[in-house]
Amino acid sequence: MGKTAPPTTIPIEEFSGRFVGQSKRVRELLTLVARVAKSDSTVLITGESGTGKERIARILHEASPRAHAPFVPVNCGAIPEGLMESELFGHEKGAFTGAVTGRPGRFELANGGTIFFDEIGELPLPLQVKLLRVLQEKTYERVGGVRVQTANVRVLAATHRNLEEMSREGRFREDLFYRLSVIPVEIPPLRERREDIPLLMTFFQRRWEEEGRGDPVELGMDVQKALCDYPWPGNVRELENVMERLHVLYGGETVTVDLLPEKIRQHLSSIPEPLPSPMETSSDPLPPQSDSSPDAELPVLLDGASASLLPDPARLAGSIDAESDFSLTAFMGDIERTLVQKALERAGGNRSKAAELLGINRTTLIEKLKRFGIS
Ligand SMILES: Nc1ncnc2c1ncn2[C@@H]1O[C@H](COP(=O)(O)OP(=O)(O)OP(=O)(O)O)[C@@H](O)[C@H]1O
Repeated sequence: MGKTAPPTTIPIEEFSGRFVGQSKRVRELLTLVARVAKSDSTVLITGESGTGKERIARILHEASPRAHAPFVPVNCGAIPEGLMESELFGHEKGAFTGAVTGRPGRFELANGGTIFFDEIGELPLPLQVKLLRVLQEKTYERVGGVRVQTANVRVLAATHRNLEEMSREGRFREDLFYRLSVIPVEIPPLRERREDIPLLMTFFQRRWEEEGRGDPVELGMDVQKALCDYPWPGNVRELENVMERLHVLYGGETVTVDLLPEKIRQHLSSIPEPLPSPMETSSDPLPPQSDSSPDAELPVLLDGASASLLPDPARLAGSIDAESDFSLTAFMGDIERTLVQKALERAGGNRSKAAELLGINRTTLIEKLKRFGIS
């Protein structure tokens, strides 16, 4: 009696171990993925570069009834246009100069499984027509061949581009776009799910250790905060690379802020410390100069003879126009730096006096000077 092979699909509970994240957005994403995995529908995965589109595609395959068969990725941006057709559909012997033997294409290799078109927005228009035909008719021919082959594959696609906009501009076929996006799955950028950053950091630390690559790094609170505050334009891939770099350089040690990559330190120095609320500043004289007081960290608006140090808010607002960079963080950082510089000038380079003018203690001022690179 022939036994059927047990399904090798991954149980739904394991999804969170494969796609790290506990934020609401990730939980919603994984719930959708769990539902979609069971179907045979075409899925279009969208998201910025490095958000985990390919990872989600693999999970979709591994949790599907096709998990026992191959998962075949096709990077549409990496295959030269002239070779694409034979890469996808294969070719017969003698189909073109150099085709000394016949060769199966990726559709054939994926038979029974899943084919994943990464960067589908890069697929040349003539190939888009051919892919549409496969999706509609489930058939294709090898290049130079006459025999019609049946495509028994599930199609997944991913892109960081806006395909709808591309189809409006005539750069992507609208009919293919609709055919691909039967089920759209969007992966949010890391900066919109910051709660996942600490989990990912721990995940990469554990993985380093589990792979026997050495002792993991320890991350101090200030380093963890800096990594959580950073906007991660390269998303999880960038975080993964930073963690690898820290492990290679400082495995087993405690990483301090000064050891973080330049980009992250630069971002950190552009974050202004919180300003006091008007209630705190309206009538109070200079704050106590004690390091232990949290208020000692806050710049205090100056009164009387020192008031001219402060930029006039109306004048500042007037200098902002439609072309301006509206980043509040960068703007506040600029103001803080200017104030510090002016205070130092006013105090004739005397740091204690400048600190007093700014209403912060001397140690805080010295930290700020270092951060802003003011000598
Ligand atoms: N949630 C996650 N948990 C664990 N690792 C992740 C997660 N998301 C992404 N990664 C890892 O980050 C890296 C980038 O992910 P992936 O290649 O899937 O991104 P992508 O969106 O397909 O990128 P691109 O658009 O540049 O092709 C991979 O090494 C992947 O394993």
